Amino acid sequence: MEKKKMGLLVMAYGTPTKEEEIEPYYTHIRHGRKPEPEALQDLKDRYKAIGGTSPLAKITEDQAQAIETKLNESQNEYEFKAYIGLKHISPFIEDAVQEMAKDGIEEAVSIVLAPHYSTFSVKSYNDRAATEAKKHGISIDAVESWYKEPGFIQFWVDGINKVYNEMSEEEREKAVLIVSAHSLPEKILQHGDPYPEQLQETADLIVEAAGVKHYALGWQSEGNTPDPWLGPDVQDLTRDLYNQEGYQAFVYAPVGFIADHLEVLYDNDYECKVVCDELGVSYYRPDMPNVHPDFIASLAKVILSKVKSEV
Ligand SMILES: CC1=C(CCC(=O)O)c2cc3nc(cc4[nH]c(cc5[nH]c(cc1n2)c(C)c5CCC(=O)O)c(CCC(=O)O)c4C)C(CCC(=O)O)=C3C
Ligand SMILES: [Fe+2]
Repeated sequence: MEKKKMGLLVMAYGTPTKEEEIEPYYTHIRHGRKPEPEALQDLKDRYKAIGGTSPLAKITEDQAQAIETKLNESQNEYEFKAYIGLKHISPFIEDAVQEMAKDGIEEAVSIVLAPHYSTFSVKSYNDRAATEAKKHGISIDAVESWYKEPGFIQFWVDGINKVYNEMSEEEREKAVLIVSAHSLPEKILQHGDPYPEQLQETADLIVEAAGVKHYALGWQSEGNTPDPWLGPDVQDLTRDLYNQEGYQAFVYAPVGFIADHLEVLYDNDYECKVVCDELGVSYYRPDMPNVHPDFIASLAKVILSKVKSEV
């Protein structure tokens, strides 16, 4: 029997692949307004600090490829073909949908490479995909969130257990886990955005399964705008927890992200570590999901159940 062709739209934030792309990328993030020279320089310096550019571009490609392969290995009904569509740099979400149309794809499933739903993030990806798909008569079924997928939770549980197992008994007693996601402007709360509750749920599931004694929820990487952002920020939280509880080891789990990129390699591994060094406490950060087979399998599972639920 011939397999049914199924588009797999994999959407992600996107990252500049060379220095010249940083300005247009930042301008796109700022809805077409060029950044001030200082802000641009600051971003360039942060990319420089993590090696010039982010490893994210390659990781996103590898993730899309790995999900496609896993899906095609796990069943015989559909032939999935992955298309990468990025939010802030080429290939944009619209480019990916156009590619699908060129390839004669009529039906597709989409996933955003971010676990938690927010009107600010996932909704805007999905709306852009839907608008373009309509023009080409493609129907796209969107996975909206996958923040409590057992395989995703287990990935973090394993990573956290590994870190705690490396500690001495004494250090373990005085360790705290900080579970975090990208901060968003507080105004999302006025419209009942599920983002904070979804992060809380992810954290509760991880903490319970890992048997972690002390933990706190934090927000990170907030933008440089005058309006208030969701807090507490992970760096302030680190100081407060140290002052109030005297923890000696801080374990950071940035579960709102799924790859090694700027927010993790700089905001956690540099900025949070600076605070830890200052306080004289230890810094730990379990590995990010990247292309770990258990993680990829969990995404493939969510996608497949989305496709099957339509038949
Ligand atoms: C919710 C969310 C996610 C997670 C969900 C998802 O993945 O969608 C995410 C991921 C990412 N954000 C990224 C990069 C950036 N985000 C920025 C700025 C902003 N992000 C925001 C939100 C999010 N961002 C917001 C509300 C702004 C302020 C915009 C404004 O002020 O109008 C800026 C501008 C400078 C700065 O603020 O640092 C940069 C460079 C990278 C790529 C890293 C790399 O290249 O390795 C990734 C994966
Ligand atoms: Fe961002």
